[in-house]
Amino acid sequence: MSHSPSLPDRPRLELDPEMSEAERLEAIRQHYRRIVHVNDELEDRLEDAQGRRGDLKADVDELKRENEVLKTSSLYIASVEELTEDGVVIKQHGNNQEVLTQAATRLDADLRPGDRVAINDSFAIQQVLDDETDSRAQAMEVTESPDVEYADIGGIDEQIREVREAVEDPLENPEQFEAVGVEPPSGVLLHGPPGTGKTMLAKAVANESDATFIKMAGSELVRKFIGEGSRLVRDLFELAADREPAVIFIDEIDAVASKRTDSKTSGDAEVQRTMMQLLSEMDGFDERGEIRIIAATNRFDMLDEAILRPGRFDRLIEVPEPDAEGRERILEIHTQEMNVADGVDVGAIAGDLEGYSGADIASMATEAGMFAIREGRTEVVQSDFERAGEKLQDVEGTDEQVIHYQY
Ligand SMILES: Nc1ncnc2c1ncn2[C@@H]1O[C@H](COP(=O)(O)OP(=O)(O)OP(=O)(O)O)[C@@H](O)[C@H]1O
Repeated sequence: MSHSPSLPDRPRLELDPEMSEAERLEAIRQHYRRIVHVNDELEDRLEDAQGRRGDLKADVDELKRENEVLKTSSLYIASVEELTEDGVVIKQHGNNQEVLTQAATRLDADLRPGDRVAINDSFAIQQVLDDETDSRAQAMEVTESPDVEYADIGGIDEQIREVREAVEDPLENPEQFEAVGVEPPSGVLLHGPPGTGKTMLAKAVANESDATFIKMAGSELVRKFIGEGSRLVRDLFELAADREPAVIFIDEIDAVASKRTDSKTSGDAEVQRTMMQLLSEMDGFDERGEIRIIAATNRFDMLDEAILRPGRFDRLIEVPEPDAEGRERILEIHTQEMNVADGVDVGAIAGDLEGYSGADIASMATEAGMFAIREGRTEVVQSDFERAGEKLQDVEGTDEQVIHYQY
């Protein structure tokens, strides 16, 4: 091992055979003192070196931090609009200014329209932003196994049967569809008034077919920056492919798929782009494996026909307001866990609730419980339900939005 020249020499013990016992002892003592001295000196140096190492490390850390700041502080965010032969068209966030620019060569192959990118002062693309670094993931609700079962849904047995056939069967028995030689429906569209159980139905079918439930609200798709809607759609399908078997549920699909009389405004063009992306994802759906897609709307009349073509949302299922029998079943479901007094006539209560949705009935059951609590009772009686029904009717009568209880 070679030592740095500045290090002290290793002391040597030299004993002469001619030496007397006392001389040898003295020589050894001296040697020992020299060793101790060299040792002390080396320890001092080690301490110095460690001190310097600490200082240098602090310098390095400082430089790293500065480097990070330099790398990131001057970058702006933009979205990739288009890849052309002449370069990349980007649109800056904030001022929406469009610029034709270039990307660092290493990024060339990775860029896709809709990507969020970081650009420098001269608009050159420096970085493609990570999925995790933005709000996209937050726009989706992902549940491994939603806690809704078919038995929790009342009054729409026929709709449950149809959804099972279109979603659950192809997920569970793809071979059967292959053997018979038919394609399962591409997408299922649930339409009907608010609060009738469309979301529940989508959750239940995901749960009962052991599929991941991925929900995206249509309104989320249109609220984002330019280019983000179509990117979100792509992410949605990518996520589903990672998590298959999966059920994609797009609520309020009308937000991205409405007929438009005038699509010249830029907002509309953006919504249109998002819808086109959705359609193209659905068109390439056959190869996607175990993913089913369900959408829901309260505004069926508003939908653009393009999304209803074969191969897209080609299984339409109407989820209507419940009839008397349905309302009775829904009321039974929502009072199952409640301490309801003997003799309460659920059928008669449900009979009076003409025009109530499942969500209204759920709210009413909770409200009836609140009446009992207010009066210090532990049992819910017939009149509690009647008063709750009247109260809800009053609220609806004022044309105000019905307040649904969250529980
Ligand atoms: N058919 C039903 N059976 C039992 N409960 C129901 C039914 N329909 C609605 N509910 C109750 O109302 C709540 C809201 O229902 P859900 O979200 O499924 O309605 P939706 O049709 O998706 O409404 P929206 O169109 O407003 O999104 C449910 O959590 C449930 O408590």
